[in-house]
Amino acid sequence: MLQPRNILFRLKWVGSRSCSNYVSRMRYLSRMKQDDEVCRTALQSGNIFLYHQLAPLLQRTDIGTYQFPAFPAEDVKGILENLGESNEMLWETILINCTERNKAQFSLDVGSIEQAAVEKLCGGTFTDLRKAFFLLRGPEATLAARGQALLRWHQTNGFCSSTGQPTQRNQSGSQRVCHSSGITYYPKMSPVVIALVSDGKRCLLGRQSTFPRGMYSALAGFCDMGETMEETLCREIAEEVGLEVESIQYSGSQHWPFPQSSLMVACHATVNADNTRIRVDTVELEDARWFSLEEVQELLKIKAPPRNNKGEPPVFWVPPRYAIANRLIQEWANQQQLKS
Ligand SMILES: NC(=O)C1=CN([C@@H]2O[C@H](COP(=O)(O)OP(=O)(O)OC[C@H]3O[C@@H](n4cnc5c(N)ncnc54)[C@H](OP(=O)(O)O)[C@@H]3O)[C@@H](O)[C@H]2O)C=CC1
Ligand SMILES: [Mg+2]
Repeated sequence: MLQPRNILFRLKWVGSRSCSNYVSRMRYLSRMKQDDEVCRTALQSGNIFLYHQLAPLLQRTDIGTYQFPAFPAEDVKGILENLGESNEMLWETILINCTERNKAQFSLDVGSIEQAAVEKLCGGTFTDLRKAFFLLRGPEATLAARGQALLRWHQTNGFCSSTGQPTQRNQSGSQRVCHSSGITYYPKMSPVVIALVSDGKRCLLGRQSTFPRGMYSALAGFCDMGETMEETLCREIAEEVGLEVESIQYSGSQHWPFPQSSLMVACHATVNADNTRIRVDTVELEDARWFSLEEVQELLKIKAPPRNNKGEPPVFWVPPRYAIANRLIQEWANQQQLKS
């Protein structure tokens, strides 16, 4: 297999660092992770995002938009008391971030309490995260995903895989320890590479049989143990569509909470224009095809999943804006337009 000739890393976005207290904020977060007492103190005046069986609580605003509300810890205490629950539940919160004013932010799953009762008291609705991604603006969606991912990790890592004994979390929830074996477990995510393949004029999109009807996306795959990101990309493209990648350009990355936590590393990849015959691995993909700039521009106009009635030919569409696949496709279209 050809090795990529041109691996260009273009760092376009390195997090929101507009605020001058970025360093102090990061150090405060780090202290809260390391020191249970610091975290407990922060919790008293912190803000809490609520979840019910991993579904975040959303509120509809007066103008019909949606928000992911943070409740002061004191208010959550009041809500728990009102519902006859113990305040002890507050210690189950997981640290997820802190605001620019150094207010700690936590997530809490109240899944053991009746859902409707909490919704009534909080004036909101627990909403499936996929749907929430459509309803929230970017930063709120990211926070909702991070909170859910951490809660899920704690809910599924209660026991040591070596001894079978229960693991104990620290106050922030940044780790769990098995005191019997001494093993420390950290929240885990799987690295995934997602690539938009181009032959210089067209881009390649594929679909798995499990995708919603008509949806095509960039190709993605999990990294195998010991692989570099570039090796994963070349292997996945070879496996799924039988093409050899010649060059790779880094675009960006995204935490992806579905179905478990992944770190999506997004790249543009180029194949030789003289060797573009697609041979789809039908175990992995239902279909893959080349799309012209004009076709891609039409796909990008569709902002929400279209009505795709069975029996009628499907309307093609691409993942929505919150997915990094959309950004890759948008970037490719912009670049092609500049070229033409
Ligand atoms: N944010 C975005 O824009 C997009 C995100 N994605 C995400 O990318 C991820 C990877 O894409 P996909 O094409 O499915 O990946 P792959 O092409 O690697 O195929 C998935 C298969 O890989 C195997 N596998 C290997 N390692 C893992 C692991 N750590 N976790 C789960 N399965 C693993 C499983 O096979 P087996 O079950 O046989 O063991 C699984 O069914 C998916 O989670 C998908 O949701 C995809 C497209 C767009
Ligand atoms: Mg794949």
